Amino acid sequence: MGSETIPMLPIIDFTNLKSEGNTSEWEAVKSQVHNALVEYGCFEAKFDKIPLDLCKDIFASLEELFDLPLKTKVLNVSNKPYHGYVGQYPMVPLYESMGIDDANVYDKVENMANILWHDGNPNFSKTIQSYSEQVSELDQIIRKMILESLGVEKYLEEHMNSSNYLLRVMKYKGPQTSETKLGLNSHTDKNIVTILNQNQVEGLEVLTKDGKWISYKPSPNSFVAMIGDSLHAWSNGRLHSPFHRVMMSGNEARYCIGLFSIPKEEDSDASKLSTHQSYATNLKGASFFKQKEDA
Ligand SMILES: O=C(O)CCC(=O)C(=O)O
Ligand SMILES: [Fe+2]
Repeated sequence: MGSETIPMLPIIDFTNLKSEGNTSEWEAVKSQVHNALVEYGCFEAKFDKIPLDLCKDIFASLEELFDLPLKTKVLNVSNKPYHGYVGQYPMVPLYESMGIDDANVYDKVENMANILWHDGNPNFSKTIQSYSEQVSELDQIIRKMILESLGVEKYLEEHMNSSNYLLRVMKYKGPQTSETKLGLNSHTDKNIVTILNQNQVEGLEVLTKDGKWISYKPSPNSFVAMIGDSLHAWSNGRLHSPFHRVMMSGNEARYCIGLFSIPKEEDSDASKLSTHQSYATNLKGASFFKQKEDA
């Protein structure tokens, strides 16, 4: 009788990366990134550049935001589907989320805070903006490594200048049962790269190419970096864009924060649909986008 190995996401350590380009450390990490993205489309990044206080503050800010009354949260509207408030869907009753466009720019976050709180909320705005700015550094390191490993680094500047950041914050209520309940449908992301960070409550699962669900175990200084369909297409399919979902059990709420790099073309239909079209369709229940069998 053989013991079955539990599949895990590759873990890549960015904590010792002091300089960019041409060092043996950079090259070693770059090759791990490339291999992980070809095989899994996703990896766990160890990244310790976010100060501990900011890590605590960000989850306190998320709680403060989701504790607002529903009639206030729905004021966060956007002309792009799923960039505003999303929630109260019968298919995923545990889930709600809020989008903040250009969250690395203070004024943009402040505009949103002014809508949700009478006198604004400078603490909230500062926390969201500085978190987004610091995590965008990890996104930029990863995207530089990707372009270098595909041999197209000459397009790096153009590539970076043609993307924006959307921050989405998410809350999944605990289902108050030991039975596992769906938190978020299986989907692929539509954007370029997604960087997720979460509290201690597990739930994220990523599908491997051979059809096994990997459960992600969160730990301090850990982020999940994931390829979206835009980069999958841009790399001519070399980089995998994995299906993933959230499964919840127990009493505790799961808070998660995702920084999504998205293509810039502001007015094109593609950009309007770019980020969350797949589970948008799922949430509406109209059709199940490339649904995977639940394992
Ligand atoms: O909550 C998570 O960990 C995943 C969220 C997600 O997949 C998304 O927002 O696209
Ligand atoms: Fe996703």
